[in-house]
Amino acid sequence: MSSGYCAGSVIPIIETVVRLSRECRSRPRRWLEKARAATVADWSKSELTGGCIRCSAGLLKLLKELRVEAKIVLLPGDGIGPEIVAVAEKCLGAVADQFGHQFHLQSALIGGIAIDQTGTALPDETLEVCKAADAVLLGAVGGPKWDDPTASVRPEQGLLKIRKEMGLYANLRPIRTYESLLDASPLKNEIVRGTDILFFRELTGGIYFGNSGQREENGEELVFNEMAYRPSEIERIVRLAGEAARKRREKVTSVDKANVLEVSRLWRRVAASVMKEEFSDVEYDVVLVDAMAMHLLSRPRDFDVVVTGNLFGDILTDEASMLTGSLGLLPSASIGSDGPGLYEPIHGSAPDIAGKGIANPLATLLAVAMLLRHSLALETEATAIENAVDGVLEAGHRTADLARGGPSIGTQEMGQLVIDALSR
Ligand SMILES: NC(=O)C1=CN([C@@H]2O[C@H](COP(=O)(O)OP(=O)(O)OC[C@H]3O[C@@H](n4cnc5c(N)ncnc54)[C@H](O)[C@@H]3O)[C@@H](O)[C@H]2O)C=CC1
Ligand SMILES: CC(C)CC(=O)C(=O)O
Ligand SMILES: [Mg+2]
Repeated sequence: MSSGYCAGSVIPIIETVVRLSRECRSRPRRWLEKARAATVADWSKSELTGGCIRCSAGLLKLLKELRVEAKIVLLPGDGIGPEIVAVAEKCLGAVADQFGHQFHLQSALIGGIAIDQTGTALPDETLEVCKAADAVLLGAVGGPKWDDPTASVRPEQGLLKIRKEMGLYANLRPIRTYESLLDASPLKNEIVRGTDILFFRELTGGIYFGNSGQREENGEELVFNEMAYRPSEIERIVRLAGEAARKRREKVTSVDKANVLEVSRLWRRVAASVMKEEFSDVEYDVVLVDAMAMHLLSRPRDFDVVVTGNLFGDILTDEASMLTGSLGLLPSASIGSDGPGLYEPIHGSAPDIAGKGIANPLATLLAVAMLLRHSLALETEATAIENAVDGVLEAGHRTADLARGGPSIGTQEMGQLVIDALSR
């Protein structure tokens, strides 16, 4: 880095790098990347004034070209999981080759396959390697083989546990329609065109994590699941939603069921307070979840950032997938305050098409793009994947879920087209 550059330019960079390397001691593989992002940002804010223009420009270029070394854990899981993660693995390899990065990929067990091999849906070893990684990519878990309602262990428990144990409280689910796919949606073009919503689904609280149990009452079995939230759990996700809205169209919609549920009244009170006190510049409204299910299909363009609880977010985003044309198109990022993020398509293991080689791999490839952007700060690489997906769809290639009975291609073929488009 030093040769040919004057000290005035080099010193601020070295200082930034050293400071960040100290701050990031717990995550040694990330510090250089953080240093790069911070220094580039500092520079663009003209905070580093010591360097001459030639050296500053040269060093900035150098920093942008730094190679990244990262450890990524792959959790293929069940059903179509292994098929779509195989495509993602190939794509990560292509990105590494093209941009000169080194991604150390390691696979681990989760879900039904983990139950079969170890008796538990999330082996300790899996959790350990995931916590030690820079990022995690998941396929999907579950399937009829493990669906016995009396079973004591279920694949889905593995997913809930990894989210909780890794502190991944925010699930970002972008819903964006593609001009080339408007006809794939069962809704009218004029309704879905231009939809661009970012859901923030709370991921480690609510009814999926509340107390549950059963008892006998009046001679009859009674089973319950409790939906509970603490103010702190609501505050942090609403804060993330507010911050995201500032970088988008500056609007947050909070979705609840406050006309019926006590827990939703807490949600509404806390969300309103965070928005008023910290984001008074951002437009804010609230919608009841049942009405939201309808508004999403009648006026989706009116929404920018939507923040909601675990259960409502799960259901509304599967519904919203129909705006884009297929569940097979939607990626997600699960993030916490610190540590690695977990990236996955929003769909499940699709047992009805598993093993047929026809699953749409685009949601998973777009999840790879989110991984590169959010966990590795590789914006250019993330955008390259998103542009490649756009290009392949614009060229008319369709997997069966998007083909509406017309000609279609398989999982691997679709994946390869995206990978080929990356280098163009
Ligand atoms: N994150 C996860 O691992 C999730 C797991 N599940 C589990 O998945 C299993 C199946 O659940 P379902 O209710 O059937 O939901 P699902 O999301 O697996 O499938 C719903 C429908 O969408 C289709 N589909 C889903 N992904 C697709 C893709 N990439 N390409 C083409 N078509 C696709 C399926 O073929 C099916 O017709 C269950 O065991 C469930 O618990 C469900 C949701 C999330
Ligand atoms: C535990 C999962 C199966 C819940 C779900 O459907 C999801 O996260 O999308
Ligand atoms: Mg779901």
